Amino acid sequence: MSLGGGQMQRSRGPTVHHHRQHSDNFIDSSSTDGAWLQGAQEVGTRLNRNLQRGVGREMYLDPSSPKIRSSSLRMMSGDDVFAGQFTSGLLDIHSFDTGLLSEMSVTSLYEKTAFQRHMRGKSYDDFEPYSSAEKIENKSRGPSENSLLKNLSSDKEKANNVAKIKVVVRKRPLNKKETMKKEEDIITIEHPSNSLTVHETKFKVDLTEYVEKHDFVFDAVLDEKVSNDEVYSETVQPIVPLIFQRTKATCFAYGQTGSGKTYTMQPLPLKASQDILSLMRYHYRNQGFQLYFSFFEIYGGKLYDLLSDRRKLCMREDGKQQVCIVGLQEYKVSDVEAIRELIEKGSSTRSTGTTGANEESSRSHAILQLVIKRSVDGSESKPARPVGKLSFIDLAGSERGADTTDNDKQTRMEGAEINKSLLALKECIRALDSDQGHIPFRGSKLTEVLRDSFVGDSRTVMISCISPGSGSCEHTLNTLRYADRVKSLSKGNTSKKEPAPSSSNLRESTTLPLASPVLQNQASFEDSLTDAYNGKNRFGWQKQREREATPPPSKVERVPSGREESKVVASVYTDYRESQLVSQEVGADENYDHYEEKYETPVRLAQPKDDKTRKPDTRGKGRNPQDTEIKHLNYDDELDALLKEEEDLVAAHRKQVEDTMEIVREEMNLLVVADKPGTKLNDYISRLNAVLEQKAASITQLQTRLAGFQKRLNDHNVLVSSTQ
Ligand SMILES: Nc1ncnc2c1ncn2[C@@H]1O[C@H](COP(=O)(O)OP(=O)(O)OP(=O)(O)O)[C@@H](O)[C@H]1O
Repeated sequence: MSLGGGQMQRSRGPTVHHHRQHSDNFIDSSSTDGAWLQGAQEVGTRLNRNLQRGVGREMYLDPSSPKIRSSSLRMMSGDDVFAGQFTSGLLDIHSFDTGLLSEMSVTSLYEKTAFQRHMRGKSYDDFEPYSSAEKIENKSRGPSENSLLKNLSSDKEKANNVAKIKVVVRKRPLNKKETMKKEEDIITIEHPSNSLTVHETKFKVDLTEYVEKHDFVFDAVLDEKVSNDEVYSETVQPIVPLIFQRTKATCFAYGQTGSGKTYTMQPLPLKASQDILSLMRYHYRNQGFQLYFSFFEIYGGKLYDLLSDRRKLCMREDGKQQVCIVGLQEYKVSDVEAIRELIEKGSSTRSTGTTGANEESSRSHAILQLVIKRSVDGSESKPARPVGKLSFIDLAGSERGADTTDNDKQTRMEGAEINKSLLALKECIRALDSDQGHIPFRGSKLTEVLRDSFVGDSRTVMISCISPGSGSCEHTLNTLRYADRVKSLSKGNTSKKEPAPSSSNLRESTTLPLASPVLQNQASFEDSLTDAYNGKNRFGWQKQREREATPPPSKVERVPSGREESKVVASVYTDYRESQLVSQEVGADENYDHYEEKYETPVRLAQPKDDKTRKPDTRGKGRNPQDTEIKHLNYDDELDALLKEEEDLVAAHRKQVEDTMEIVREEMNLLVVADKPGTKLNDYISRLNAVLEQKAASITQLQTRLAGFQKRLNDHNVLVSSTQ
C-alpha cells in the first residue's frame, strides 16, 4: 500500500510530521492563541483590531455563559505586539481598487484557458488566503475564478449528478504535544482509492500487543499535506455555482476536539464569498444578485448573534412552519474585505473554553450563512428575495458527551446538547439523501435552524477532521464511523454496518464520482428559472413567482458597497429594540423565501427499503395518518437499532473485561506460586492493571454514551407521541 501523508511508524522514534501550513500554535507551543481565525487570519486580526476595540468589550460579559472565555480578550491583550504591523499581503490588498478595474466579459475569461489550472497543490498561499484571493479577483483570471467558470462551462446535465452528500476526511499533522508523548501516527492514506486505514494497537488476553486495521473509503481523503485552498476546491468550490440556482448548501466539520475543525472551516466562507462575488461580477452581471452575511452560534441549545454583542436570538416558527431567527442581523456585503471583518468579529465573540486537547476549544456550533438574494426585476433598487444559501457550520467537538474527565454540570449539559444535535444532524442528512419525505429536523436546535437547508435542492458537504495520534484512536474511529454512516446510506448503499475490522476488508467505494457541479454554459439566471419551472426544482417555481410580490425583509441592514464604507458598516449596530421589532415584523410577514410546499408535503407511504427507484410524492397536500405512523415507526426502528448496537458494544466490552480478569486471576495465582527473584512479577501485574484500567475507562465511556442514547430515545418518543 502506498502511504499518502503520514506513514505509520512502528518504531518508537520521533514521528516525522509535515508542517506545511502555517499555525502559530501548532507544533510550536509558545503560542496557543487563535482557532477560528488562526494562522492565515493573522493579517485580518491586525486589521480588525480597531473594530474589536470598539465593539468587543462587552461581548464576553454575557452572564448566561459563565464559562465562556472570549478570544477577544486575548486578541486585545496583544495589541502592542501588532500595532501598526501589516503584512505585505495586507498592503497588497489596499494597493488594488476593484471598483476602478474595468469588468471583463465572461467570453474573454473563457478564452484565457491558458490560465486555467487545477487548484490541487498549486493554489495560492495558505498564509494569506484573503489577500491572494483579492489579487486574483482583481486580475480577473486567477485560478479560483477560472476554475469556477470552467465549472459553469461544462455540461449542465452533470450538475444533477453532483452528490447530494459528499463526505471528506481531513487528517491533521501530529502536533507538538502528541510528538512529545511519542504518539505514533496511526493513519495511513491511499490516494487514488480515497481509502484510509486506522491502525489500532490492541492487547490480546495474554497481553500480547497486536494491531487491528480499520479500513474506510470516502469521497475524498485529505492528508496532512493538503492545504486549506485544496480543501476548499475539493469541498465547497464545486457547489458555489449551484447556489445561484436556488440550492441550499451546507458544509460542516465534524470531529473530536482539537482535530482541526475550526482550522479547516475558518477559511472556507471567505473563499466562497470571493467566488460568489466573482460570479456576480462577471457571470451574473447586472442581474440584481446581492450577497448577505450572518453569523450566529448555538450554545447550550440557545442562539446568540455573533455579530451583535452575542445578543440572544429566538427561533420562531410561523404559520407555515418556516423558521425565523428573530433578531439576527444580516449584512449586505459586496467586497471580500468587509466579509473578512465580519468573520473576524464573529469569531472573536464565539464561545470557547480550554480542554486538554485544545487550548481554545469551541463550545458551540457556529453557523455562518451566505445568502444570495435577488431583487425582483433584477435591479438593485428593488427589494431582494433569497435565491440560495450556503451555510458553514463549525461544530463543537464530537466527543464532548463522553468527556468524563471534565464532567462538571455545565460541561455535561454542553455534551448532552452537542450529542443530541449531532445525532439529529446525522438523521437529517440520511433522510435527506435517501429522499425521504419526512426530515426529522425537530431533533435539535441545530437541525431546526438548518431546516430550509434540508429541503428542496440541497447539497451537504461533511468534512470529518481526525487527529493522527495513537492517543486519539478511539475518537478517530468514532468520527470515521459517524462519517461512514452518513455516507453509507447514500445512493443505493443501505448498509448501516461498519466494516468488520480486518486488514483485508477494504470496501468498494460507495462514493459518486467527484463531478464538478455545473451550470449551463454562460446560462442566464432566466434560463435557470425555466429549468426550475420544468421540474428540476422541487419547491415549485410557480409559487415562488407568486410570492415575489411580497415585500422584502426589512431587517437587513443596507450596506453600502466599497471598501471604505464596509468598515463602517461592520461596526454599525442597530438599536436592539428596533431590530427586535423589525425582526418580529419579518417573521409575521413571512417574507423570507418560503419553501412551504415541501413542509406541507405529505409523508409518503413507507416503501420497501430496497426500492430506491421510487421517488417520494411531493405533489399532494393530503396527509395520511397511517403513513405518518409508519414513518415514525421506521424512525423509531432506526433509533432502536442504534441503541441496540450500543448496548451490544457495552456488553461485549464487559465480557472482555470479565474474561481478562478471570485470566489475570489465574495467571497471578500461577505466578505467585512460581515467583522467584527475577521473575518481574510486579511489572507483569502493573501491565495487567493498566489493561484493566483501560478497559474500565472505555466501559465508562460507553455507558455514558448509552445513557445519552437512551435520553434521546425518550425525547424522540415524546416527540413522536406529541406529533401523532
Ligand atoms: N491541518 C492542520 N495543519 C496544521 N495545524 C492544524 C491543522 N488542523 C488543526 N491544526 C491546529 O490544531 C489545533 C486545533 O485545531 P482546531 O482549533 O481547529 O480544532 P477543533 O477541532 O476546532 O477543536 P474544538 O472542537 O476544540 O474547537 C490548532 O492549533 C490548529 O492550528
